[in-house]
Amino acid sequence: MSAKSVWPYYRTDVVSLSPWLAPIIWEGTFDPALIDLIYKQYNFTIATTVFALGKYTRFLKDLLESAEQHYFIGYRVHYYLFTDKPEAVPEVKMSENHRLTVRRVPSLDRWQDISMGRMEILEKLIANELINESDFIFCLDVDTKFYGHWGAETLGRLVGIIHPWFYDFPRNKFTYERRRESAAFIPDGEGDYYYTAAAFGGMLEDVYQLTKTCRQQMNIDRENSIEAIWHEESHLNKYFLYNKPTKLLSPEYLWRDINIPADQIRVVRFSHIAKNNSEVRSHH
Ligand SMILES: CC(=O)N[C@H]1[C@@H](OP(=O)(O)OP(=O)(O)OC[C@H]2O[C@@H](n3ccc(=O)[nH]c3=O)[C@H](O)[C@@H]2O)O[C@H](CO)[C@H](O)[C@@H]1O
Ligand SMILES: [Mn+2]
Repeated sequence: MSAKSVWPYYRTDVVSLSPWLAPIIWEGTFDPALIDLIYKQYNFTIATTVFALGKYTRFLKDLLESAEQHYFIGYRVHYYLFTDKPEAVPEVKMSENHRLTVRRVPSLDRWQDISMGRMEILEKLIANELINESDFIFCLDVDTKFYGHWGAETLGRLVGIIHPWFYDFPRNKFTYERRRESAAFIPDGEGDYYYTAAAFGGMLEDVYQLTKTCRQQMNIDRENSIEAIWHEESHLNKYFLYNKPTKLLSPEYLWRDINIPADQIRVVRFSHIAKNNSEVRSHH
């Protein structure tokens, strides 16, 4: 390891440490070659889940093809793809050590139920299958695409991504659930960051607890006939408030749209794609 590895990997225009000393990963704060040197030897497997139901199968080709250019290249990756239309899953050539498993899941009428229902499916997947085969897991929205490197610098026990709309907003602007009646309620004056639910991850045990808790809290809400303002994202934010992520990823790891620039974003690694919600979602 050369001195080059140590210097000058820091930035003064962004905060790269949370108040509880979890690193916040920004381009220019780490050396990817050094990270590979450290992590490659462990031969970790990274399970990666994607849901594509209804019209959302149209996003799969771009997401998977771009992932095969940028996502954990040279590491073991096992994609789990959940869909109600297995026949609509495109053929995408996997790089070495990457493989894909397709699972059929029932269709659901409301897009909110599809989005929230992911937590329970992930909880079961981790408990029943992944415990003996993977080390880490990332759970990704499908209306997304990779544009840059996403590698082992993202690995940690519990990994949250700062939401691309709120990273430079004060806490009182965060769209936490503010109704006491919901299990996702966060009082004014509390909260650290606003995290996206479109991507999160970590070690299996930790993500298992997260998915289980969010599923339980959403069940409590359902019994009380209330649905949190941003669905599972509200519950995820509540979870991360009381179970702090050990690593945070900057919005480079989930940007809002590749065509929107921002001073602090030197690299867009992964981004939501522009979509017409009313056209692509079912109407219920
Ligand atoms: C950037 C961000 O904060 N994104 C959040 C926002 O997402 P979005 O507005 O991006 O929600 P979305 O439409 O992408 O739905 C979330 C995910 O559910 C799946 N899906 C949804 C509908 C459908 O018909 N078929 C299907 O497969 C698919 O994997 C999709 O990526 O709000 C959602 C629910 O409030 C989630 O919290 C998302 O993480
Ligand atoms: Mn999305």
